[in-house]
Amino acid sequence: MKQYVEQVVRTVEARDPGQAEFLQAVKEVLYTLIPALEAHPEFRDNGILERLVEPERQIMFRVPWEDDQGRVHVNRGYRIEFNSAIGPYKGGLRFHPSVTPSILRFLGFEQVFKNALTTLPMGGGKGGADFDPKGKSDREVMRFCQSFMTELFRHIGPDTDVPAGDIGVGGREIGYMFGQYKRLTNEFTGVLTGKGLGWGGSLIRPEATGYGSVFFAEEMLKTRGESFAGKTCAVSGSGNVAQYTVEKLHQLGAKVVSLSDSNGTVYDKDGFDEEKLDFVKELKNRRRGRIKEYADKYGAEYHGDLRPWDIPCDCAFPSATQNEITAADAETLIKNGCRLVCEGANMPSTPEAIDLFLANKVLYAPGKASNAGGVATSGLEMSQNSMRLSWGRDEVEDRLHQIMIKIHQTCADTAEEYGQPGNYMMGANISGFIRVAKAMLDQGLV
Ligand SMILES: NC(=O)C1=CN([C@@H]2O[C@H](COP(=O)(O)OP(=O)(O)OC[C@H]3O[C@@H](n4cnc5c(N)ncnc54)[C@H](OP(=O)(O)O)[C@@H]3O)[C@@H](O)[C@H]2O)C=CC1
Ligand SMILES: O=C(O)CCC(=O)C(=O)O
Repeated sequence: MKQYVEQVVRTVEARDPGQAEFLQAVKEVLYTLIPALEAHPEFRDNGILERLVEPERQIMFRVPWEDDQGRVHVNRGYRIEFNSAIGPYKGGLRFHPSVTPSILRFLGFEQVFKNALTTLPMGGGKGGADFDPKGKSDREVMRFCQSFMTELFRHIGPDTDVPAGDIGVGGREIGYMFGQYKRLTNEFTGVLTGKGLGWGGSLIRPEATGYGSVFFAEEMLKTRGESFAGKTCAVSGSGNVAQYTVEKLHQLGAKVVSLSDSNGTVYDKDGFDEEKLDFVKELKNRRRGRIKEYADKYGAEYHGDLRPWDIPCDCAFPSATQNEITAADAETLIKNGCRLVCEGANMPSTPEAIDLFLANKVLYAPGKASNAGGVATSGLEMSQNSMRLSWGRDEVEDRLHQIMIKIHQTCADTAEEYGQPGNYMMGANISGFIRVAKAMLDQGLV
């Protein structure tokens, strides 16, 4: 079976040369599936892997827009509709200058398994543009979003493909895109998630990825008879996922000592409390400033060259971007006594870092399991939109919590069943894969 997997990996390498992130994600998943493929030879016989690594559809388009000075700019927009075996394509949109087909294909590929783990009926997709919202006025962002949606609208729909936010796409951008979709189609539908609460959004969706990640980590700690009370945690990023990771960790009695952005890291030895976190939310979500301002206001340390992983911690929550924990970072974390790494971001640990975590018995949660709370709550937003009603805050948070407990249990049980207890990466990959593969088999050669 290893040879079969190697052959599929070689096909991807040959077909998509230079797509390093996509290849990294494919290898990480495929090699852990070998025991499941041995138990289910029908998957190989029906070319499931060959079909899984090829997106069902990829859309690439021009996004022209005008800045406040009347100058014309052209960005490139994408939507990768990866797999619809278990539901409409579902996954976020990323606006960041680093966006390439490789990045979006790795994200779309991961999303397929993540969405399967939620047990909700959602296929996987991802999209975005190489547009940089930083430093742009609200009007410029609005014109960009309207232009982006002017092409994207014909490819999406509440039963076809339901995008949401990701890096650089939050409530503001979803609002502008939703407005343009409505204008073009004359329909008010749940075509996007992460909508504003006053117009179809779900309570707890903004909090969901961060809260969900902490709920997953809490379950991992319980397997060792531990809780967050008194634990020191390092968090990277300072956007949506990071903010609500800090909020839930603080509620559960942990001390969070770091946040970061692409310019540097803040180290607050006293920890972030509610008031400090409110400042971060205002700074990042409204004023769209740099995290350094936090250090200036609260007298915390700020270092352009320090990484959150250099700070001694019990638990680490990478919540910024892919490949932000290298092998050297993993070594530092382990040396400093870190016993849990829970990925809020997608693929933040390099393969070498993951190997080190597993070899050193660090509790390691792969993003596709631990950050699935965001898309799961998007699924709950879709349900509420279909039913034309809104659930209360406690109801949505409780559903999210239950989903995360279940994902944890599924990953743990599957890892044990396939002979590697405690290997959540293997458990997540196999259980997500089996759900998708079975649906693909049922639906014939499509
Ligand atoms: N939002 C969601 O619901 C979900 C998000 N995720 C994943 O979580 C991660 C964070 O997303 P989210 O919080 O929504 O995004 P945001 O745009 O809200 O925040 C991203 C944060 O990460 C930092 N960052 C981004 N790119 C880099 C980089 N190349 N190097 C260093 N720092 C960087 C940003 O800093 P700066 O401002 O300087 O760019 C910012 O602090 C991503 O990996 C995303 O795919 C996963 C599941 C769901
Ligand atoms: O809420 C969603 O649809 C997608 C969230 C997302 O982009 C992710 O899980 O990486």
